[in-house]
Amino acid sequence: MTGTLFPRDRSEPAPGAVHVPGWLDHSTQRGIVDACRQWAIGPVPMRAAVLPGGHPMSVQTVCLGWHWQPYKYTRTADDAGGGRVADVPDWLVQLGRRALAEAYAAPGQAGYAPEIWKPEDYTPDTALINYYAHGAHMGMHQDKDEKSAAPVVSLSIGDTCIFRFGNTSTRTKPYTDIELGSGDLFVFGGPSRFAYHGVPKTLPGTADPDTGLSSGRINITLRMTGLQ
Ligand SMILES: O=C(O)CCC(=O)C(=O)O
Ligand SMILES: [Fe+2]
Repeated sequence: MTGTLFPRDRSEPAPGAVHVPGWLDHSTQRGIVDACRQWAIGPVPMRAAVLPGGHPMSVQTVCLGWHWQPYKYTRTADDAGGGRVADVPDWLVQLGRRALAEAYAAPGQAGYAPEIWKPEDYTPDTALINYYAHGAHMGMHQDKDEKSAAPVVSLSIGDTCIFRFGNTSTRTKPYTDIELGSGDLFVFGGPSRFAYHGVPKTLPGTADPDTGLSSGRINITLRMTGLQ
């Protein structure tokens, strides 16, 4: 298992981008995994979104609040049965606020930048829940279907992955490869909000079953869409 022998350090790979290893305790991770299992069933089922070229993504996704498909948000899941996705629960909004406080408002810690976004002004109205089975990955992209520049809060559970975090102008170098493990928090906002990022691979077999997920990886991103 990676990252268990030595504590991993908090870091700021780019201005406004903060990695906080091991932020979620096991009990919180188990609660999130349970919730994800329910959301994956419905009201809109988890599915692999289809890219404009016709290929399904290797990652499976279910959304809360707004339904996302490449590359737009809609109220109804027109590519997945036409239903309306579940709301973002209040406990997840509160977790998002705590995540921002942790990332940007911890004096003396990497990432300290309280001017980027006030936690109390952070009300994510959508969450994308991605499941990476062995072999799934995500190409370099920007999260730019939102009309708001509010930070993206990312939570990871299960297998460790290599998360590639780059720059705002090109999907190529310079970028930093970071291991995101179970319970890790990653926030990108301010000057890094529209940076390219992706997941070249996950590391099968690295999940700790005590978190409720014995194989694969869950990633949840909380976002403010700025849509009405
Ligand atoms: O899985 C991750 O860590 C990143 C997911 C992501 O970039 C996205 O859903 O837009
Ligand atoms: Fe993304």
